[in-house]
Amino acid sequence: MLRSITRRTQTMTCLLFTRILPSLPNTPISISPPCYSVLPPLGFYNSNSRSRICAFCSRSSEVTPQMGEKMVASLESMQASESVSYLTQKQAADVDEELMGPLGFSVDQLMELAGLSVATSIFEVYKPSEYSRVLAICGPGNNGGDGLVAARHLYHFGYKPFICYPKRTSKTLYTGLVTQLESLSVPFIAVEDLPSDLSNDFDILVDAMFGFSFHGAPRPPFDGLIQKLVNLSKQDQSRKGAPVTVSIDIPSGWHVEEGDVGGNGIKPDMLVSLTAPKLCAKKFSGPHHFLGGRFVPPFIKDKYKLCLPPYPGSSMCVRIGKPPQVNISALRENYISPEFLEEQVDADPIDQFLKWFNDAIAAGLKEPNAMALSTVGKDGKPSSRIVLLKGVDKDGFVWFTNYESRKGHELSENPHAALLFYWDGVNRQVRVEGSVQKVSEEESEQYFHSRPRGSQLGAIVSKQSTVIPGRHVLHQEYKNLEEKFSDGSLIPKPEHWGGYRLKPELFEFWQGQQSRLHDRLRYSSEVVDERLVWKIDRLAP
Ligand SMILES: NC(=O)C1=CN([C@@H]2O[C@H](COP(=O)(O)OP(=O)(O)OC[C@H]3O[C@@H](n4cnc5c(N)ncnc54)[C@H](OP(=O)(O)O)[C@@H]3O)[C@@H](O)[C@H]2O)[C@@H](O)CC1
Ligand SMILES: Cc1cc2nc3c(=O)[nH]c(=O)nc-3n(C[C@H](O)[C@H](O)[C@H](O)COP(=O)(O)O)c2cc1C
Ligand SMILES: Cc1ncc(COP(=O)(O)O)c(C=O)c1O
Ligand SMILES: [K+]
Repeated sequence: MLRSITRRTQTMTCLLFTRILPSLPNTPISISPPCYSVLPPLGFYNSNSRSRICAFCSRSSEVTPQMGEKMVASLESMQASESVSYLTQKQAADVDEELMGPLGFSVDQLMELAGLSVATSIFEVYKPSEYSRVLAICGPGNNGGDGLVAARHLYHFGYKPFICYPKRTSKTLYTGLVTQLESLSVPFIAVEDLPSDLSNDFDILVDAMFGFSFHGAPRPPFDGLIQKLVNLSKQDQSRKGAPVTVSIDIPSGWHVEEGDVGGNGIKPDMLVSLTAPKLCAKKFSGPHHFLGGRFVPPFIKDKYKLCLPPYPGSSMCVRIGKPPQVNISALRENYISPEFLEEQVDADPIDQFLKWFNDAIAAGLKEPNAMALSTVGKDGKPSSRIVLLKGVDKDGFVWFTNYESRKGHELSENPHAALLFYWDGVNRQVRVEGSVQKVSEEESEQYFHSRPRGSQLGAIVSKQSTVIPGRHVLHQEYKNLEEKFSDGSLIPKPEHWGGYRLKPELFEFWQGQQSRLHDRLRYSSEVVDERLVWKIDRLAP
């Protein structure tokens, strides 16, 4: 029986998964969802650990499948952030007063959110697997408080924080923050006990000395501490293992509006602006500018005419400023996966496929049924595109399309094709090759009418793969059809729209492993005694 894989809303099954899965260890599992018509809850389970080599600094870091989703949202935010507005020193102080006066916020609340934003921004770029040792240098005011809060969150994110907090205040908010850190056994280091060169003992230096109330020239001991950060930025930053500097709100020592006036100030790698960037942030030229403080009410936005980017999803921070420079040649993943052995695999490749498909579903991957379909027409030139798998069983792999499209023509000339699944986040790829036939009209009819009505109209409108003069023709035709079928009557399936089924002759299951020594198990079909049998071979990676 064809198992139909359709996009539907989440069911109780998802709730069940959400409860069970977080308690599972980080080993692969195989879950058989009772039905494929279940969308997995996003972001709850990563069956394999995986590391990514950072293209900025060549260090490796953990990657989760959820990052892809977040990245899309961040891209939208980045586009919107190009016209972000900046605050003067006075405006920053006024906003502060307004928030904590008529708008009813307490300083504790804002500091907690600010510190959390800083910690999440750091986590976005510098993963604790590579940047574990964090020194937060905290000043006497609220900027210092943000640093203390950030350090606590970083501790819970898996970092090892240290604090240098030379000018403490006796206010209960601050003594509380210190007690919280001490209860986590976070070490406090006196200025005189800090190494003269900070580069060997720490991976991240959080500059939480001064925020928007800074004025004049830094007084001791902060002048010396700032100098230590300046010295660091003069070192060879491309050196492997060199620490990075993250400034909270203002790079300490910089003029709040003019920036690094003498040019001898600190050069942070990351700036986390809070509430809205201050004018000096225009002079920030480091690779990572983030905005934090997701608490600005519309009243403040309107009053100060603030143009702020939207925060993606439930994130506490958003990247702003220019997109980071990426060294393409340094972009690479180091795959770490559990063993994939001949003894463990199913004798039937379809069963093995379903097992891996279920893993991809359980891992919360987006559209695990998206597959590259490669066809070759009579000219012998291959072409590939993504289509959605809509069913799989012993008879083969099914997708739906326009029979008059390029792929349709190529398949009519040469009924052989290859499918490719790539499941990022579980380090797996599956290749399937075989011969292709159209599915029955009945099967196509049935599937066509299961689609959202908009997509049914879309299939009529789109003469797929033909040249059109502009989007407007699609919209006009769509509008006409929408009107025609506004009474809810049956939308007839175009004759040239339907499904294909690939009957597999060859499979390859690939799983990424360290040092590029990946697993590759190939299933090839043979007929023995008039029975189809599958031979399994391991291929060199
Ligand atoms: N809504 C918001 O906006 C939010 C703001 N938040 C955070 O608050 C920050 C602003 O905090 P803030 O006002 O306490 O000032 P901040 O800059 O930390 O330091 C003032 C201290 O530094 C001292 N000092 C000044 N100059 C000096 C010098 N040259 N050399 C030596 N010392 C100097 C000054 O002493 P004074 O000179 O006044 O005697 C005072 O003790 C802001 O940037 C953000 O991080 C978030 O927590 C929440 C949301
Ligand atoms: C995620 C994704 C899923 C897609 N699914 C389908 C599909 O199921 N059927 C389809 O005809 N086109 C699908 N497309 C569009 C195809 O990639 C392609 O643009 C279209 O089929 C025309 O290809 P052709 O000119 O090579 O025939 C999908 C594209 C993406 C990115
Ligand atoms: C052109 C086209 N046809 C068909 C599909 C499959 O869509 P559905 O899941 O609605 O069948 C897609 C999906 O992206 C598509 O782009
Ligand atoms: K700072």
